[in-house]
Amino acid sequence: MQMPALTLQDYRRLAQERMERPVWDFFEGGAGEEHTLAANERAFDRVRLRPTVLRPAAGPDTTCKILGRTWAAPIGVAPMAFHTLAHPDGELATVRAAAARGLPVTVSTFAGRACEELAAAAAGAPLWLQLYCFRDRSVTRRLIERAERAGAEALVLTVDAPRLGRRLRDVRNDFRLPPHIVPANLDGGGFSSPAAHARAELDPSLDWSAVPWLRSVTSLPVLVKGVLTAPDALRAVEAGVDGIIVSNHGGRQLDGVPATLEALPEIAAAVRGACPVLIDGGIRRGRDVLACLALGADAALVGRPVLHGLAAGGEDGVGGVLDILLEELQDAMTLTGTRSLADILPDLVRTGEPW
Ligand SMILES: Cc1cc2nc3c(=O)[nH]c(=O)nc-3n(C[C@H](O)[C@H](O)[C@H](O)COP(=O)(O)O)c2cc1C
Ligand SMILES: CCCCC(=O)C(=O)O
Repeated sequence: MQMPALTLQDYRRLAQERMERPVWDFFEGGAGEEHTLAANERAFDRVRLRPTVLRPAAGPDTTCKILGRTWAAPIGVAPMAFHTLAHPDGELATVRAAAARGLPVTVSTFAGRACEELAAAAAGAPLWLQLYCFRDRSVTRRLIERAERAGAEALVLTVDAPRLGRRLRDVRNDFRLPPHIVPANLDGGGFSSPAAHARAELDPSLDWSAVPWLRSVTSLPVLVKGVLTAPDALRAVEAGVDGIIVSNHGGRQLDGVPATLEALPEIAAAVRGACPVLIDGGIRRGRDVLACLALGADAALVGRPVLHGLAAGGEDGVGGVLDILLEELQDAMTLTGTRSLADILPDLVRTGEPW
């Protein structure tokens, strides 16, 4: 009998056994030498939690409020292209699993399932749409209109991708999508090489005027994803964004940028509560979420582990991954004497040598 998966690392192994090498490399890989990719996870190995004892916190309250909506925990699913590569149900399974747990999903511009069916599956849980801006803005505008009509609640503009990073695994594998894997919410073709498609179609001249442009075409809240410094966070606040996602795209864009957990404190200090600050990159345990919140984030998004769950077992696999994170978060809160997220203060964390 196979042992049950108890950690996200267990799900990672299960997924790797099931996936073909080029697809695995597309999911797992990063840019360049993958230093930033590795640093994202390693940053959490430097975290030392400082418990407060004899402050009973059993059954801690993990709920949080983001953009006026209550999440069951400060955990969401980061936008990732083509969940259908991991499992035929694709984003439908992901959204069902997350929504059943009261957690939000940000759907990628390159989602493999239609946003209408995803919104129906979300059944009231928050669903956000991630945006790439195309050279042809009417493509982006049509996508926004479609998602807005379907019930998307916020737009996440990815700002770290004027071009796609140099992902050497994909170059070596000459990675192509199988013909049946296509973005369900975009028209046209030419999608088989994500790198070539991005180079041809995404707008490399995107600048801060994108935010007022988005405001002119939608009334949805706008977040920017991919901010790594305090000055850019301040520019984002000045541009009037509704939220900032501290992200290095899971180490897939520029190798050599810092781990997101390292970038977080300066950004949180600069933003000073002007808008929600979210983070993604390397979150693999419930206690990692606690560390993000202690260092100034309002919530944390999880990327690759969700694809691992999906590959390992569809909706049940994603549910398994999210349940582990939720249980580990509750465990860490109880054992640090953290009754609710309001108890999570910077003093909860010190930095030490990597384990
Ligand atoms: C396979 C894959 C596809 C991704 N696709 C997108 C995307 O379409 N849009 C986007 O903004 N970010 C995309 N990302 C980046 C994630 O949103 C997120 O920043 C990153 O994966 C978080 O790090 P983690 O995987 O270490 O949790 C993708 C990441 C992966 C692994
Ligand atoms: C054109 C697909 C881009 C997806 C993406 O953002 C990623 O793979 O990181």
